Amino acid sequence: MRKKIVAGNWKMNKTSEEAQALLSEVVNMVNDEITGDVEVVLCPPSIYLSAFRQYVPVGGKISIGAQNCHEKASGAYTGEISAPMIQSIGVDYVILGHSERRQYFGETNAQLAEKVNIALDNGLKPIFCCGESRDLRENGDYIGFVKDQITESLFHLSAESFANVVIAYEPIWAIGTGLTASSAQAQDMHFELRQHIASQYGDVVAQDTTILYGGSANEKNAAELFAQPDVDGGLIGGASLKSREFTNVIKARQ
Ligand SMILES: O=C(CO)COP(=O)(O)O
Repeated sequence: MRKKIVAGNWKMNKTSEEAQALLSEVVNMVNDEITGDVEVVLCPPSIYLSAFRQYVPVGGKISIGAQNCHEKASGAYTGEISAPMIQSIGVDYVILGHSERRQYFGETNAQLAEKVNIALDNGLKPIFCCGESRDLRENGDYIGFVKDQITESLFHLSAESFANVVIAYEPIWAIGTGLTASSAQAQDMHFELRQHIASQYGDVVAQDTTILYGGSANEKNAAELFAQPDVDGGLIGGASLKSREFTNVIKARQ
């Protein structure tokens, strides 16, 4: 059975005080209002991971995720954080290959394959992001492009390892733009990606893979997106920075 997940990617937002306030609001609302079997993953800036881990009980409805890790375990990489460090403070997930990291930090599919490996080797579950640009959506083989991202960064994994990966389809043209993919566009791509996973790992693994949608998802469009058979949840940016709205998105998934 695949998991339903709603993850909040806070990106580079919130001071310490603001982060603590938002965290406590989200924790209270989730505890009071969420009764279903949806897993909530909070991905704050890395500087707050340790405090979040201490505040959020292990094994509850809320898990903690990092937004990135380096592909090496340790060494002279000033400013970076490693998968063993993230694991050592009890974090559960790590977002890898977000389009902002691909765009601004030049991350490649091959490098992401290494990041996926070191995350899995250290017991972290990757939330692997993929998605096409607007230009590709309008003029190119955008489905092939997204399938290639998955092939090149994930298909070297054994089926056993792949089972720990969550996929997040985030069309770049929908991120932070207010332009959500329609529920039909999201479903079409998620269906294609599940077929692609089946071609490598078989139907059982493909059916068990959690595929999240991300890109201007909010309390207004979440229910329709999550009603699609291949959309298992969301990776939420802007709307995860407001406790009431984020909780409403989670409610739409439970
Ligand atoms: O990039 C995203 C989540 O990782 C989506 O961001 P928005 O929800 O702000 O469009």
